Amino acid sequence: MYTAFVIGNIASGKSCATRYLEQRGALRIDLDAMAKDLYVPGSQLVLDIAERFGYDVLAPDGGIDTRELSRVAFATPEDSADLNALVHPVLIEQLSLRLLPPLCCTVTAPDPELVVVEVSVASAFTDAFGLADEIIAITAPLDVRRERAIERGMDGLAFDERASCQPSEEGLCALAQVVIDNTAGDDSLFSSLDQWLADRHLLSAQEVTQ
Ligand SMILES: CC(C)(COP(=O)(O)OP(=O)(O)OC[C@H]1O[C@@H](n2cnc3c(N)ncnc32)[C@H](O)[C@@H]1O)[C@@H](O)C(=O)NCCC(=O)NCCS
Ligand SMILES: Nc1ncnc2c1ncn2[C@@H]1O[C@H](COP(=O)(O)OP(=O)(O)OP(=O)(O)O)[C@@H](O)[C@H]1O
Repeated sequence: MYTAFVIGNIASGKSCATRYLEQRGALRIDLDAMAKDLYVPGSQLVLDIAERFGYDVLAPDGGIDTRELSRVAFATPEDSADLNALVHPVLIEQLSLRLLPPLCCTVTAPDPELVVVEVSVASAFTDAFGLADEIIAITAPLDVRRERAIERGMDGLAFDERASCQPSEEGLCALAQVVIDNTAGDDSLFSSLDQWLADRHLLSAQEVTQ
């Protein structure tokens, strides 16, 4: 099993990239989705988040109101760092359970050939990088990403808040072994990913036209 972390700042095209690899046969894990699955009513994590960010972040069912949490958690980089410090240790534990072989088990499901993990807060998630065989960064300039986010319905100020809690594109790319430029936002992203698969002989890459 080969594990690739796909990192990228907001609206860089990470989901497009990992969905494409999923179509090609990879197992895809989205950490944004996995984090939300951790917000179980009554859990210690939910209580800790409510204590730090105020009880208004609680949803009527006792889980997390993600809209309210995003309003307070991206107000400053310090706030988002506090959220990361609460969520990421639990998230890394869950991700490890998915990626590492069980210590003791008589029956195991066959491993997928390729697992791609979509990591949206890469600079605060480096503690987990040991779980990856390779880190791929998807990059695009801030103004291009801002336009994309607004086009898909995000408020410009909400984008600015989240972007200010994330690293520069240079800082992000420095965390990766492979950088794919997705400024164009077109099929060149998928050709680059096909080339990446072919170079590593993954997912029947011999069928890829080069
Ligand atoms: C605050 C929450 C509830 C907002 O939910 P919402 O549905 O509005 O956003 P979603 O989770 O889909 O994320 C969308 C994008 O926001 C940005 N973002 C999310 N979390 C963070 C963060 N902690 N710091 C900076 N940017 C972030 C990313 O670019 C992400 O792709 C949610 O993002 C959250 O729980 N974040 C903390 C968990 C986390 O760190 N996830 C990423 C793991 S690598
Ligand atoms: N190569 C591409 N071809 C077509 N559309 C693209 C491409 N790259 C990005 N986009 C579009 O740009 C937007 C942002 O892309 P995407 O959702 O993949 O980014 P993301 O990095 O996963 O964002 P987020 O950080 O919010 O999770 C989407 O509307 C997507 O369809």
